[in-house]
Amino acid sequence: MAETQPVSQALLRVDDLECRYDTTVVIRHAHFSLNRGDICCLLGPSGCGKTTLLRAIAGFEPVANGSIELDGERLSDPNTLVAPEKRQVGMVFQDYALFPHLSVADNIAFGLRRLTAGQRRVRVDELLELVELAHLAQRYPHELSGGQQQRVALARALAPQPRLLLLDEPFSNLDVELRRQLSQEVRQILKQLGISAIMVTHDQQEAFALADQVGVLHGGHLHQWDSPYNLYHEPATRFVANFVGQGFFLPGVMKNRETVNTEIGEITGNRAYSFAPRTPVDVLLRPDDIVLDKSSPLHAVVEQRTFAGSNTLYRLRLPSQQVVEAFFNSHDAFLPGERVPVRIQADHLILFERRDAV
Ligand SMILES: Nc1ncnc2c1ncn2[C@@H]1O[C@H](COP(=O)(O)OP(=O)(O)OP(=O)(O)O)[C@@H](O)[C@H]1O
Repeated sequence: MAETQPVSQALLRVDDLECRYDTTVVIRHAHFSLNRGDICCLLGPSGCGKTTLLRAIAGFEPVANGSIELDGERLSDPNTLVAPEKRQVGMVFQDYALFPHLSVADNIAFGLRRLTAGQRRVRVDELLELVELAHLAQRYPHELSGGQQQRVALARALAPQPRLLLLDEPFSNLDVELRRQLSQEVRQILKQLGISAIMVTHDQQEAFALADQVGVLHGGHLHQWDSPYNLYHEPATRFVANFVGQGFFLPGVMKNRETVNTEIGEITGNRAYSFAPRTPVDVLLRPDDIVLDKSSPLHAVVEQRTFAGSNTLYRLRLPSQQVVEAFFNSHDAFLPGERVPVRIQADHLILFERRDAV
């Protein structure tokens, strides 16, 4: 995992963090920092430790090793556990966790008890406007849709002006379309306010759409902390390569530091690897690395096609029987069984030594 942010801009610093339940280690050696104003997603399969890491940052879980610092203040280490309510960290939960007996306005006002009644009213009105719920201020949670409830939960968490906002799978109870729309709205609101946030999700598209940085977790290890672009094009581990975006591995053998011999010829990328010549490797091929080229001697057979609007995703069988996937413009329509001329156009050549399969 590479640290990509300059020290001066970091708001949150998580250093060599370890979390356990009894003797079972569920987060190990987690290390990352979050810049002021950035939104990050913790992404990973079920049980990988996302919620545990989020709860440790919120102060609900003690840490066995390492430290968490916010704005230079030590919040957690094996001898320190600043209480959640003293961290100035807001939290939005999957099930919204609204108070059923309080109106929308009173839910939002809940964390503002230190303000005078007048100040509270002004702040609640600001937030109602921000999340576009002013017309529903006197309703109760059960009188709202799921999306509206989640907007109230967001407003309630933002009301006390937290230094950092944590969101635990906030859209998972919503249908796909609403999820997409609300995640964009939340991004806009957070960016407008300059709020730094960490969101847990297992949905890669959601992470890519929302986050400036994404941390990919697997089995308690933070495999990579990086921009969505780099996760897709420069995955640090085989797990990240598999988990983030579609892709296939094509077996090959190193020819020299930049070039691999494969069954479909030599592939040369724009970066050098230190593997010795003849080392067996797997080349990561994304669907956009395979292009149509009428002049190419390489032909693949169409196995399956999935129309996806402007693109069609093709599953192709290479002469060696290796299967890959490619996106072609949906105007180039091919039928299953048809032979198509293709060429590999992989500028970012991503290789993994074959023995290090996860
Ligand atoms: N209170 C607990 N006591 C013991 N083990 C726990 C506890 N909470 C979580 N775990 C275990 O810790 C590991 C990480 O759990 P965690 O909830 O952090 O994963 P997650 O990535 O958020 O999963 P999901 O996406 O399914 O919510 C899992 O193996 C889980 O079974």
